[in-house]
Amino acid sequence: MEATALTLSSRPAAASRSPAKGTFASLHPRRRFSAHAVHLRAAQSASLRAPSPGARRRRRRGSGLVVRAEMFGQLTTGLESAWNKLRGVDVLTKENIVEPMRDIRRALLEADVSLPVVRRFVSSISEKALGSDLIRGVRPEQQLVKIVHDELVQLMGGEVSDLVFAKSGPTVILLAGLQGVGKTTVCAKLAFYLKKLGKSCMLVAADVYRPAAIDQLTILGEQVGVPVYSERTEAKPAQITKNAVEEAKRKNIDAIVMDTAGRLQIDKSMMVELKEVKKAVNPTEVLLVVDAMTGQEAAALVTTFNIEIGITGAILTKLDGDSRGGAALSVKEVSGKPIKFVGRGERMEDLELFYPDRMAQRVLGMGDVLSFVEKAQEVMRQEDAVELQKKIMSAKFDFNDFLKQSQNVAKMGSMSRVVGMIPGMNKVTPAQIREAEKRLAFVESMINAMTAEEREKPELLAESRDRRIRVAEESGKSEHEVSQLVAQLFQMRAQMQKLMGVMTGQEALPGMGNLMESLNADEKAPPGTARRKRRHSKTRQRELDAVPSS
Ligand SMILES: Nc1nc2c(ncn2[C@@H]2O[C@H](COP(=O)(O)OP(=O)(O)OP(=O)(O)O)[C@@H](O)[C@H]2O)c(=O)[nH]1
Repeated sequence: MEATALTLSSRPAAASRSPAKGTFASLHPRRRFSAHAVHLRAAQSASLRAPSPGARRRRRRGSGLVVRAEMFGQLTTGLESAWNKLRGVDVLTKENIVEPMRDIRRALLEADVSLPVVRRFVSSISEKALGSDLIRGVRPEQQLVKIVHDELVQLMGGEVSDLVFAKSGPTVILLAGLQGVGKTTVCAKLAFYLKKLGKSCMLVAADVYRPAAIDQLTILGEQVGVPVYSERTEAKPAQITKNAVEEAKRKNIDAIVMDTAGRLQIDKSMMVELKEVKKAVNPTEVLLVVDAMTGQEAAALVTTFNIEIGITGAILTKLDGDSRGGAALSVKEVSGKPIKFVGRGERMEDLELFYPDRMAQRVLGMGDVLSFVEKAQEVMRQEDAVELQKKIMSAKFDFNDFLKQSQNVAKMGSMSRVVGMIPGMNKVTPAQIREAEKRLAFVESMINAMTAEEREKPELLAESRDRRIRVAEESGKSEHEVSQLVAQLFQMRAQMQKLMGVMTGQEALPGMGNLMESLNADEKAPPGTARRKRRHSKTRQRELDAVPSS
């Protein structure tokens, strides 16, 4: 069974195009990273921005259809060059991670993540990469993908940050944000989301400066089947929202979503107004709606609003557009406030909870590699491997180890999707894995019927027919089947000792194939292997004969 290096090719097609030299530079000219000073201007201009040249090109290529830009495509491609630099290396060292770290740094900066965030991120992953233990069967570049993934998840807040509901009375959700970021649309989307949760909901039109915004909310309310509370432009927002809460209480409504006025940029009167509304209704959630296309500037806006009025989180809209990812990656780290929802389109159902882990997977575009590394970590913990090695060396591989190893094989096997990616298992078919799983259930029942002493000293079973008969009766199997299992264990001991040389080397998951073979030893041989099977059975019969009976 040869160990084959895993190819990192599971990312989506759009991201798999090799980047043309200079693509980054032409699409995204060098950015200035002057956080707060420019954020308002950028937020304003970006939300009104025409499609980028890249987006226009992609649309043209779509032969009339609008081909959506792969979200974070540039970032994914940028990071990919980091993994590629590690192809062929055996272990992560201070020297060989310099180049990949430079690529990661550049990819994040190009994605419009702020410089201090990038610095902290890169320093943390470098530290982890050098301090990480080698996981048997996992290539260094795969290990780095996993480290970057975990760090991205942390960067984006770790856990999903769900909506908080009021313990008594209606839950009040106050939305704030600059003009055109998608606030009114989010109001209706949230109402739609809340309705799906089984909550009754009411929308409140508190933008008293733009009658058109009130009309828009009324139409959207009708669309999602939710009442809209409005006093048109006749009262102050604090009064309207207060009256709306009273109305909701009277009508026993579970949740209220309030649309407030946006401005082209932050101004004092907007902040004062929001503070007044906040004081009047004591909201459960104050969420700032920001446009993902504004990148790191969105993070700066969240910080400013939080300092000024105190918010509970952010909603990131337009992630379906040409977003480069900077906003999603920076908001939590820069502002300390979580992203609670993301908007991915104009339809009512295009609002989702923000899951940092799913987002990190999208950024990396390597779901399969990540699950593989996780599984390998889980299954092949180094301590276990060392422990097993010791047992094999002292010929003490017993039924407990046998069971553990068989379970590991089945565990790895149950991920049939990644089976082809597991070095050393690339020639094992899903059908064989299913067989191995069946076989596991079969041997498990026999091992469970053994005493603790018998499991640790298989010789006891080899020497005593009475014991084998007892195990057979207790497990509902035949005596012959128990004898076969005992013979198989001794056969595996011998095989594993032979494999010791490989085990100590860098080869991936050594012996996995042999384990699979052993587990499948009694299953039907694939077509064309009759002779091998006959030879194999003869050998096995000789081994069985060697098992002493009493
Ligand atoms: N593609 C996309 N478009 C969105 C998304 N959210 C909102 N929009 C669009 O963005 C535009 C502006 O949305 P509005 O809800 O009117 O924005 P607003 O913040 O309420 O704007 P004002 O009422 O002017 O303050 C509309 O055309 C929406 O359909 C999103 O997640 N993806």
